[in-house]
Amino acid sequence: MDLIDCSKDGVYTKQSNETGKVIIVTGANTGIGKETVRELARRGATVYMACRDMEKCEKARAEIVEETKNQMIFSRYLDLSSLDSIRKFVEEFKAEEDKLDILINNAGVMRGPRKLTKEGFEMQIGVNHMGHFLLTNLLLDVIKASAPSRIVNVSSAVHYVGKINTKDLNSEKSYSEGGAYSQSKLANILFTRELAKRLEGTGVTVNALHPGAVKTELGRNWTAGKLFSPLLSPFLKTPEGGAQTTLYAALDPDLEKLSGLYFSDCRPKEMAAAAKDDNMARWLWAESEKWTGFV
Ligand SMILES: NC(=O)C1=CN([C@@H]2O[C@H](COP(=O)(O)OP(=O)(O)OC[C@H]3O[C@@H](n4cnc5c(N)ncnc54)[C@H](OP(=O)(O)O)[C@@H]3O)[C@@H](O)[C@H]2O)C=CC1
Ligand SMILES: CC1=C(/C=C/C(C)=C/C=C/C(C)=C/C=O)C(C)(C)CCC1
Repeated sequence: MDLIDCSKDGVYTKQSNETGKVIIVTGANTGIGKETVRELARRGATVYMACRDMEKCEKARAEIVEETKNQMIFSRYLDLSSLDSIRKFVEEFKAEEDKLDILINNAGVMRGPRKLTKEGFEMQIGVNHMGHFLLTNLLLDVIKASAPSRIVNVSSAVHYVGKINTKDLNSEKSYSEGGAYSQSKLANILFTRELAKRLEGTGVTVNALHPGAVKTELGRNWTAGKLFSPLLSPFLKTPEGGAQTTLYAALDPDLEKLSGLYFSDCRPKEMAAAAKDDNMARWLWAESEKWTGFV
């Protein structure tokens, strides 16, 4: 395996032509998602940008098409805080395409006062985990039919401090904005590992990653983050730098058969012990089926 280091300003350097590949990126209108789409567009892929704000999505799409001259970039409505919206997105996608080579579950929300999704899920576990759980499962038939294919889950290093609160997954008894975020990012990896097991032998891989600490809009609801942002800023990656580990997970030929792993700075990295808890992964899967109605 050729080792790439994309810490600091390093980039995923392996060149490739992705013409003909169909890729979905969630949360594609800004930040890491937008830069991921930009590079995939440069490499010729057909990319569906899944966004909840169509004005921002269309603006980002137009900019990327203008820059890359790739016309196969599409903006589509997806609100991960609504199960109906997820089902509708998948229905419409399947009417347009009969294959999906790469699904990139990138969208995310961080911190802020407790808010609820349409179905009453706490927003961070709801969007970051439950929404992507349903989206992925609804798309699995086309992903399997497109094997070799990949699923990439954008998690975070905060999963190292994350705990799954089995007694109060929805933060109803007590809510901590940081705790709910790190719980959702640990959930991303538990989901990755359980799904990897279920996909053994199908030719579909699923991996999770930490993009680095990146200067994006993610901190918009984070009061302390905003306060200290001038101090933090020099240590943060650019959104382009933040997209590199996602590109590595999505494209690197060396990863063709590797599944259930966690990456950081374009390399495999040891995940937290809590992320390797198989019983918890099964519990979370069963709970997610109940919450989303997907069995
Ligand atoms: N930035 C960082 O330092 C780190 C980021 N991450 C992870 O990286 C991923 C990308 O975040 P980043 O680019 O930094 O953050 P941004 O806030 O810049 O982008 C997040 C994207 O998710 C979208 N989104 C939020 N809620 C929903 C929803 N209900 N339905 C559909 N899309 C939604 C946003 O849309 P809109 O613009 O409309 O709000 C936006 O496009 C996240 O999963 C995050 O947890 C992990 C570790 C560190
Ligand atoms: C620089 C900067 C910000 C900081 C964002 C940061 C520091 C985000 C870090 C997120 C992490 C580490 C997430 C982990 O999962 C703000 C607040 C948006 C305001 C504008 C400038």
